[in-house]
Amino acid sequence: MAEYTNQNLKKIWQDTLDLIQTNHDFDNAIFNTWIKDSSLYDIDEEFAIIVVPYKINKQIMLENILMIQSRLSSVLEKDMQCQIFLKAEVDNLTPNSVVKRRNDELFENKIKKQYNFDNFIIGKSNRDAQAAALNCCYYPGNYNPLFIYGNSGLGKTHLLHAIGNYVLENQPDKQVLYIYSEDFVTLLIDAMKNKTVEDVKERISKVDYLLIDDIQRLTQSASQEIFFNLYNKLVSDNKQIVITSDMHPAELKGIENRLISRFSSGLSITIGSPEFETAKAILRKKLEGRQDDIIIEDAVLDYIATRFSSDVRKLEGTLNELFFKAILYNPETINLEFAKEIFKEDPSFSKSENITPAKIKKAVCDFYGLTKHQIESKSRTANIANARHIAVYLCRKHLEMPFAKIGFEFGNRDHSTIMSSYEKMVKMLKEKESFQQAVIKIENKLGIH
Ligand SMILES: Nc1ncnc2c1ncn2[C@@H]1O[C@H](COP(=O)(O)OP(=O)(O)OP(=O)(O)O)[C@@H](O)[C@H]1O
Repeated sequence: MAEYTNQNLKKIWQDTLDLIQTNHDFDNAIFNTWIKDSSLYDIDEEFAIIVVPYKINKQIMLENILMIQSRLSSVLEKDMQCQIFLKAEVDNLTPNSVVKRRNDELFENKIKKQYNFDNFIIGKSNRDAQAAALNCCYYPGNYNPLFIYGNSGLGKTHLLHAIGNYVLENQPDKQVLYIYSEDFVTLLIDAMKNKTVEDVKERISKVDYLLIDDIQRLTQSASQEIFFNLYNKLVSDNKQIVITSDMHPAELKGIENRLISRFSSGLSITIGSPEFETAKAILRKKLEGRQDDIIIEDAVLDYIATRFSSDVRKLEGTLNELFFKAILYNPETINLEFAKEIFKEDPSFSKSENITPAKIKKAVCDFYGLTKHQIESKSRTANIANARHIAVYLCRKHLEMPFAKIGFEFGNRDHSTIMSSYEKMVKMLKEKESFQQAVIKIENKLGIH
């Protein structure tokens, strides 16, 4: 490695830091407190080792690693990958052992305890994926690979960790390797450089469960070649491979056909966006883990679940933001008024501001092929009555209208009739999937996620 002198390294890093500062990649306070004290320990053709004094520096730098890599790459005018180490970690190491240590780190247990089957909320959107994940804990190798795909933030990584935790808890003698595809590429590039590919292959071929996250990132061709061999070996030894991706195997770009055809030969299961009740249950679950004793009203959970059920990560982020603001502004409880005030600038929330009872009635009528007159009438024909229940439900859910006011919109019905109509729909939504689907579709039509 050491073809650069200390002087060179200092200059390169100073230029990189200057570039980061000129581009305002961090605000000044963060830069001065957490970034400035880093140094460049060593570099070679494609890897750079950056050293920082404390864990917090490391964490912040890791969160911004892509930007840091790109700044260093600009200074050196070639693509670089960075590794961040604590000063204490490198003090006793030679550069070669730093490389080895980096490899070792990839084999360390990366299963996150906080993601398990117990705290994975099951709903229609993810039931199959959860069942398949649990199944491979009991019957490894039955479906190989298990390929879980779906949009970002819907629980694929959560399920991988849940498999890892379940296996390690119930069969502690089993070896489980969770690996993020990009780290896998780094590991293999490194191994190729250090002529340790055979070692790495041997270590991986010993695992009982190989859990590969975000396979769409395995686009480096030499890595695919090695992975292909490893894959065949693990499958022939009846080891379980679980893969996640943001798309179906057949739609993967930049992955060789022979891999795609193997990925398709196991069990491919999609994971979808949680429906309203599941989204709300996830929010409740996330609340259980919180230490703060701030009370949040149920209506606020409805409010968040309605708007963000297409991405669980966003659901969580919204909840975190609310709690953070509650600590700042100290309201007695987090109620709808407080939440609305906090999110008034957020475009995802303001969408529902344009919704009116008339728009809801029109969307429901369009969906069921009814007229406005029919939905407002006293008719008890099932089709019309159900459509009316849904419209009432949506008025209450999205516009928080008092029952009496909704009654006015539906042929001057009284408060108690509307209340029972609303409750009927809440019950039917729990029991009947067809209604859940209808509500989702009508909400989509209204521009609500
Ligand atoms: N059904 C669920 N129950 C509880 N938490 C969930 C559920 N689905 C997702 N989450 C939570 O949502 C967050 C994002 O999930 P995760 O990281 O697993 O998404 P992902 O599908 O792997 O996304 P990406 O493709 O971006 O990596 C995590 O905190 C996870 O715990």
